[in-house]
Amino acid sequence: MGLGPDIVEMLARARADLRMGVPIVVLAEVSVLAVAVEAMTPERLAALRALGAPLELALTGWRAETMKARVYDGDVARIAVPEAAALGWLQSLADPADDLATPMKGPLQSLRDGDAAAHRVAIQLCKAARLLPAALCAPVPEGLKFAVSHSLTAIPLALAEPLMAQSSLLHPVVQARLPVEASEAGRLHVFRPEDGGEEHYAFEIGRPDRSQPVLARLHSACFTGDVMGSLKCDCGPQLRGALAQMGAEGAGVLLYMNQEGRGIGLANKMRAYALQDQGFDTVDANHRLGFEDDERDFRLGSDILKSMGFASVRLLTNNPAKVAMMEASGISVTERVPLKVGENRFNRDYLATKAAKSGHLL
Ligand SMILES: Nc1nc2c(ncn2[C@@H]2O[C@H](COP(=O)(O)OP(=O)(O)OP(=O)(O)O)[C@@H](O)[C@H]2O)c(=O)[nH]1
Ligand SMILES: [Zn+2]
Repeated sequence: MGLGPDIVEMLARARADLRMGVPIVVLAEVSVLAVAVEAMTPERLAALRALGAPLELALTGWRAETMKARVYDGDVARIAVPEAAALGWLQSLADPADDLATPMKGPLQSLRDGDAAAHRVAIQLCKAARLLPAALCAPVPEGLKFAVSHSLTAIPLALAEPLMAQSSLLHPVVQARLPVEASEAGRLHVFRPEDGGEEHYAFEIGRPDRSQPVLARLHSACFTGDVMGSLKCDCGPQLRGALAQMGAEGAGVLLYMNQEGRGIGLANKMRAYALQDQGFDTVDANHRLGFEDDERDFRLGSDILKSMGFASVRLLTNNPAKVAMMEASGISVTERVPLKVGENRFNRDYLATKAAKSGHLL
């Protein structure tokens, strides 16, 4: 590796840029300048306009369908941005907060010609930056020259595309003894991804025999449930229930994955909660925001288990997708151990929706 950043490091920079509202350039046959709508300022919009190129708003298929716009590029739509459009118009297309109050944002003209691959990468990077998946884009001739002259991060499309579908490699950083209420024989292991993303944790209880299936839980971060004691989900009781069972058996491993809000981040999860207060269920709220119903990468969990020396698990979950993904990524699931705790009048509909729409077992 040379002194400069490689493509994985460039992608980490691009995510940071997007969060700051700084444009990036995706280098392709027609290179595309992209800026996250959520982080864009009026000054940046004015600077983009001054380029004189036609502006396009890249949205996911889910969000575009919600807005009744045509989707010509599979999972991505490119909406023509009228010359007089203000930042508020772009924001209202990106963010569904006021959809019900102002349902008519169109007519929206979806673009059909040309390639949407660069726009797709821009949207994926917005998601990875935990922003709303919406990018304002403009074609730029001589993309690399343009990027260099404006000190912008330039991402070659052909190098970025294959990485978007891969999980990052994780490396163990440190582990230390951590006695907890559920067990005095706890150890916390910290894992750091190579791509500059979130760290994930493994909490090991006792000294589980690596040659036997270990009692395991693949838990996704839920600040509201795990920390605040939210009654809107079952995460807190599941977390404590799993630890208690491992403590009682004297062995187990709880993977704590920092994939808040099924991988959309806390800010977007709160947007989803605001939509749920308007009457949408947990799945429809994700779609209306432009996300898949579940954006998590469960492979990271099996990678951690493998690196700790585990090959098979008794998995504490009600989610068959977790079982399937473990198996597909090389960890054998000898038993699914149900984890049904914490139902209350606030989360009853949420749990019923997960059973009806996401395949969770009741
Ligand atoms: N987007 C979104 N995420 C939510 C909502 N409610 C809870 N979550 C997140 O959903 C995830 C739940 O994670 P888990 O409990 O590990 O997974 P699960 O798919 O429910 O499966 P099991 O609990 O193993 O049965 C956490 O990341 C929560 O932050 C919601 O309404 N919208
Ligand atoms: Zn939760």
